Amino acid sequence: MTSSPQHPHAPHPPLDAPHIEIDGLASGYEGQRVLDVDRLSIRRGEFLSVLGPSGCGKTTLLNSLAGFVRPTEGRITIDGVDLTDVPTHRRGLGLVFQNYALFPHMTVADNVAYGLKVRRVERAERTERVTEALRLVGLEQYAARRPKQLSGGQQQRVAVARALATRPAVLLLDEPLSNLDAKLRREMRVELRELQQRLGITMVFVTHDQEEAMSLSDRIAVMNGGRLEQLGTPTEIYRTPATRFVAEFIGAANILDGTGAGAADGTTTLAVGAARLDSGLAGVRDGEAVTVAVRPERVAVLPAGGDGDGESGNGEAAFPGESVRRGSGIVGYRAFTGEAWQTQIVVAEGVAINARTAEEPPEVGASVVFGWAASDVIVLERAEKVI
Ligand SMILES: Nc1ncnc2c1ncn2[C@@H]1O[C@H](COP(=O)(O)OP(=O)(O)OP(=O)(O)O)[C@@H](O)[C@H]1O
Repeated sequence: MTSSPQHPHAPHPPLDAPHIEIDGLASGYEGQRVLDVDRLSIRRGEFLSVLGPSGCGKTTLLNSLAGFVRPTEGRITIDGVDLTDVPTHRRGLGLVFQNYALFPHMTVADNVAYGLKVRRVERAERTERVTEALRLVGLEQYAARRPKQLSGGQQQRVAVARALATRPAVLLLDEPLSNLDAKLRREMRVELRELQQRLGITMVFVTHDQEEAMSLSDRIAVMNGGRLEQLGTPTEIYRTPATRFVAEFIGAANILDGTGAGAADGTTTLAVGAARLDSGLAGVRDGEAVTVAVRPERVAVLPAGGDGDGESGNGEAAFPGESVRRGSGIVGYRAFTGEAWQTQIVVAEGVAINARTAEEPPEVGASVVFGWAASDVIVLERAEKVI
């Protein structure tokens, strides 16, 4: 009753076919529920990252898939086969964990062969598969070395080769790059992604690093407090975060909790603390509570004055593109980070807007106007408030 493992050189299967399905899954430890996932369908050949802060249940989800943790409710299927009573080694999975240590006394080849020996794959086939797996990760010439004679990145590739040698249909990876330095991590990301695409293998990749998830994934499952907060492509998650948590966890965001306070030029003025901002939203009723987010890189900053408020009309600086003036303030802080300028604009006491711009902003203390396009406004919550 196992799903048939996929050969590494099999042609790419259709991307949208469901491969792994999770339904009403609850898992926990010692009677305490730490995971509660209603539904998660992972497509065949997909690179899915499971992303969330420490303790949100990522590893528990992966361990439930692997069979190390037995769910208390719900079910997981691979290719329609219910895994409830299928032991780990029959699930057609490859596993690569952060601390999935290699055996130090064995050669690289023996490490890669280990899982095959356990599965009683006969010698000739074993040799062929080890060579193939080492070739896939570019380490054929290191077969006779011992792990300590390899760099951290090479050791991690051996761990990947060991997992691939069993020709799994699904590869589960739990923070596999977190022991590597930043440069190596970036290189390994590219390698992993290429390998995954070449083999057409389904990968479930656990990370707490949003940049890693964004750069690797077909889709990201964002988790919070044991629940699935949002499932979507990197662009969907970034551009249309479903919740405040997702907006704050993925990238930076100006989150404005406001209430409708009149309208001008078709867009609603929001009272945000002591500040009044032209929100860019239409039709918010007076007193209606709304929470919106605007990404700092969508905020344009111009010096106030000259033409009055930075809008064109007399040949002076105008907001770029579709941006229009939303409010004014004083530069409270600015810093050059190498790629961009970060500017904090103090709008009123306790209310600030953060901008990230390529152009140098005015000095600290200067009066500025800021703007964004109506399409840059992300509505996170909008509830009628009785007035
Ligand atoms: N073996 C265990 N026994 C009891 N509680 C556990 C066990 N493993 C994890 N937990 C708890 O379950 C919750 C989820 O843990 P899990 O390891 O799945 O989170 P995570 O998102 O992978 O975190 P991290 O990024 O820190 O690895 C946490 O509150 C954790 O303390």
